[in-house]
Amino acid sequence: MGKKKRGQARGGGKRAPKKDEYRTDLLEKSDMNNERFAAYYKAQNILPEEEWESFLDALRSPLPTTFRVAGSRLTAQSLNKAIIDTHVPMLSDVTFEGQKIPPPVQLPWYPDGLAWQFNVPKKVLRKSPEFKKFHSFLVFETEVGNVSRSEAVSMLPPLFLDVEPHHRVMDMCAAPGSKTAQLLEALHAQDTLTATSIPSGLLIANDSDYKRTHLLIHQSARLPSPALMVTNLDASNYPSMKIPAEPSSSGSKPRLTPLLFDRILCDVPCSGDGTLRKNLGIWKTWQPNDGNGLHSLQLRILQRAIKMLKPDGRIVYSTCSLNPVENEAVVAAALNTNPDFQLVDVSSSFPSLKRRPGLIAWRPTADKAVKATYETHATFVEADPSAAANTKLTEGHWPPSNATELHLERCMRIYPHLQDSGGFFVAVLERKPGFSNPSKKEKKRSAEEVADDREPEVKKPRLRDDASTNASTPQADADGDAAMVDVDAKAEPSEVTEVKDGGGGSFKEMPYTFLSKDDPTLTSCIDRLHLVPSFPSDNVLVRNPEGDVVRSMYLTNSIVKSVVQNNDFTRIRLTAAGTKVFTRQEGAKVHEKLEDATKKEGGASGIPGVGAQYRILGEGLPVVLPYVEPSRIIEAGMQTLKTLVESYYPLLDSFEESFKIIMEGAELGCHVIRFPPGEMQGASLSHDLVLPVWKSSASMTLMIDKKAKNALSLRVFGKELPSTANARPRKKGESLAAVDAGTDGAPDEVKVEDLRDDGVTEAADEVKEESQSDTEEIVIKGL
Ligand SMILES: C[S@@+](CC[C@H](N)C(=O)[O-])C[C@H]1O[C@@H](n2cnc3c(N)ncnc32)[C@H](O)[C@@H]1O
Repeated sequence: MGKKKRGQARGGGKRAPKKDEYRTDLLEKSDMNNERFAAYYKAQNILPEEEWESFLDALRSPLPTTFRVAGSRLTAQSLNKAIIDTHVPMLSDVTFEGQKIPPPVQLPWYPDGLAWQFNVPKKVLRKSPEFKKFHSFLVFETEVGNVSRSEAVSMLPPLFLDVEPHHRVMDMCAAPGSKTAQLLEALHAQDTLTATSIPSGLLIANDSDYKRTHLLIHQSARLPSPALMVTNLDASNYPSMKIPAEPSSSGSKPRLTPLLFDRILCDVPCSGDGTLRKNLGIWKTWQPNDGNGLHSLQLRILQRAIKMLKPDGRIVYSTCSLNPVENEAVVAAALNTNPDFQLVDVSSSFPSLKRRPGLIAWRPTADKAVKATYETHATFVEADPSAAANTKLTEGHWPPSNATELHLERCMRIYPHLQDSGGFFVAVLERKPGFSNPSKKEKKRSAEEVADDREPEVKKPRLRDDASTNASTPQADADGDAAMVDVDAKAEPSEVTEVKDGGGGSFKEMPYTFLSKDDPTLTSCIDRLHLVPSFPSDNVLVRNPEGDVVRSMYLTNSIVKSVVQNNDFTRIRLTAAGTKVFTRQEGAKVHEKLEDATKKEGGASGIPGVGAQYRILGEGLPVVLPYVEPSRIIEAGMQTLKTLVESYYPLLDSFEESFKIIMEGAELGCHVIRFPPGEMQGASLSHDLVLPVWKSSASMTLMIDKKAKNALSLRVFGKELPSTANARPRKKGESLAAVDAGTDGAPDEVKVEDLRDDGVTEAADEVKEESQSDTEEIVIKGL
């Protein structure tokens, strides 16, 4: 591995060592030592002397696995119940090689008991049948987004942000997105088991690293949201966006006002020494300049957040570093330049979380070997003028003289030995009372200040700090959770035309064009899919300048639409908005038939796409479901579900008679099937499950991808799908029925080029307008 440049951030800087490069079992405990680290943190007096050894011991022990049951609250609770009722009892009596293995336990501080922890060697996960089964369950549920594996401490910042569905939320440094997912879940607190709500709030998830924004998009596809936007900008210089002010009573066109946020998360790039238990490479490389070099970028990001906050808003500043230069020093400097802000005392929130107060005093150094540390900037300059002249250390790296008045003790420090976790830092900032409820006049003034304050980004973010993000890899290496993110990073940047300008590059994203609600393709799609008139067809967009429905349609909520329409996104790099809900179903044979039928019905319009068939995407179904005409939702039983899950293209003849009769009479194309709770030969479905299918003339296809199918099979039927169940690869030009039936069968089967899994590829010309998220996963909302 090359040398790490000082000041380079975890999560955005050079690639962090992959776990296997520093495997715990290959690194002796005696190698987990770094004299500079010990000298520095002893000088900072972060812990009483008597705790030092247990702190180091914890840092040298493997980190427990933690996971969070994700998704909307109702879904989460039902899945959690399955863990409590089925998995924990199964794992409670496991002995491996003579040793009793403890079952998973709930993290006591996480709301509703939805976060879990277990500490089991890999060998046990591989060899104990009970743990192996539990591990498979976790893997599948993670793949479909019902479980999110992330470091325990990394789950904290969103909790302290306290997001509600109407909030406008900004996640300044969001990739790879574990906290974004939590924020989205909070915005979607009103989702039901089968349907996604459309919150009135908004979440902008931003990251300056382009590739990492695609990880973020991929991750958040697991909780599809019309309220999500993803931007790719330098957070320290985030542009001021505009939205229309409240409509005036005179009925005149509303003036534009800056978009301010109720909640802002600054989970900034940091040196990451709180992740030592997982990123063992840090033992070798750690030195104090890692943090010194990041201070100024971290401060600029926090300062920018302060400018974009609503008067009564809240900011959470967090790092996975223990270094006060990246933590208390940043917070103190921001408070001193914004005297209307204060640290919020959150010591009584989440009372079972063990934490220590923020530091009031610390002693920075520019000396790599940590031979000396200094109480004040002045003593540093005096003791070592040449070092002082040659470093970027500023007075702001040191504690300010008013550290006590700033109540820096209200910051939270989490140390690994307190509750067997990683190390972390969290601070919660709000305006002081009196500033949080300004008069109308003050509000207007502060809004104007914000408006004047920044010009929108034009170019690719170029950062002035060494800590900037020039990562060439989208590998998740950011913080605790990051390294555990197990996603395919092949997000398709297909809506982007890259124009290299030689000076850092600039990008042109495909425009976001909202369709008129009378757009003939949209209305024909809505008709064919049998959506009710209340479907928010005002908020449907496509990704091309002409507003042609070439392939996919996305749904946003009203505030996202307003932001998109009132800002210049040829200048502000927006990489995603809303969620994809409909896609054109390719398959010439079907199209010809349908277009013929449309013509016969007098529906031929000559408009591209009007005769075409659209389907509701698996990932979009929970969003669209509340608008599907209830009488069009077909009910089916467990046996039908089993047939659909076990085979890719079951022939209609293979279904139960009652279902077969209904489907034979149904039109070709997309249908929505509801499976009510039920039991069948040991299989059990405890909640409604609603899934999209595609009906061809002779067969049906469940329109969810292989991972979702596997998770579903494991959850409902208690078994993984054998790989043979997933259909053999189709030969070029071969019909799906032929693949499924093993014959050269029905010539009029739909081709599902756009199923996009198991080697089924996209037609090249379709890729151009392909998705913001490269996945078509359904978040299965039932059990
Ligand atoms: C600690 S990680 C964030 C982890 C993320 N919040 C999560 O929970 O998955 C820091 C992120 O900051 C990004 N970053 C670095 N410099 C930035 C900047 N100037 N503006 C915005 N993002 C930046 C990095 O690309 C990295 O993804």
